[in-house]
Amino acid sequence: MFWRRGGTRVVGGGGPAGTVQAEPAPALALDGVSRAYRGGVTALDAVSLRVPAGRMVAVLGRSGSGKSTLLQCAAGLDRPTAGTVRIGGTSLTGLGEAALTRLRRDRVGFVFQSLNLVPSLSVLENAALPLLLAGGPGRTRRPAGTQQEEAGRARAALDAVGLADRADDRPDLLSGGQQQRVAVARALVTDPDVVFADEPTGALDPVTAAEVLALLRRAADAGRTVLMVTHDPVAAAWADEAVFLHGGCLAARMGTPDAGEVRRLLHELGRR
Ligand SMILES: Nc1ncnc2c1ncn2[C@@H]1O[C@H](COP(=O)(O)OP(=O)(O)OP(=O)(O)O)[C@@H](O)[C@H]1O
Repeated sequence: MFWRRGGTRVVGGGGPAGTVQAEPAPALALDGVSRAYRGGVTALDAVSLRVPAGRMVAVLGRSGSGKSTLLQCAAGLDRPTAGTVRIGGTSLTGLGEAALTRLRRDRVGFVFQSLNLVPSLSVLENAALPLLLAGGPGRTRRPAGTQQEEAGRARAALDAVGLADRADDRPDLLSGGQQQRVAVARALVTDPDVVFADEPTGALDPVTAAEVLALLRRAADAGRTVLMVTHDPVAAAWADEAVFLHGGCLAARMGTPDAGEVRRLLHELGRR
């Protein structure tokens, strides 16, 4: 069910002789992104980061280093005060609120630390929520075929996280880890380009956390881009790359992160 969007952009002259194969546009690109607040706090300071499709990147740093601000700006939930963010080649800078909402809904998935499933809806309805919201307010009478298709996609997403048999349950009957797996299914149901995860395992025990991380890893292996904020060096080791923030700046990058190395670098940054 997973597939890659985008591809190779062709630039240059018309015929084969003048055609130049460019690098594929990164699924997520931040260029000189800053976020300053009134009162003089610079939460993010000229951060540039390019993440190709199919890559999982962990964002680490001490408390207050700007991790959540980075994720919020990258996901179009907050507007940078300088710099540009592009998702799948689309710049978020010039987009109005409606277009930004559409882009978030169609091309981005979210997993947060707090599970925020809707308790009055079934597990299946929770997984289908982004599809139900896609029609906007007033979309109360959808054709039966559409409803069936949406339910089918939500079931497939639940199946992918191993919870198809819990589709009709209310979320509060599920364990914390199972609820987080529903949140992952919900994030993937629209087949997004980029999945943003903010401390997705922060409330989970190590075994359950590993189950959720394996799902995010699988999503990346299937071509999605995953940007995950975490405090946990073990969680970071599931990523292809770890990036470290310090005082709002990109302080270090580590390919194929190892939990011990990540811990050591975090310790070193903490002493600066
Ligand atoms: N709305 C705001 N107004 C003013 N300052 C803010 C605001 N939001 C965040 N900050 C400041 O920006 C800096 C970065 O905050 P941010 O939440 O991004 O850090 P973080 O690395 O995610 O921290 P944590 O690990 O504790 O969640 C902090 O100094 C914080 O106090």
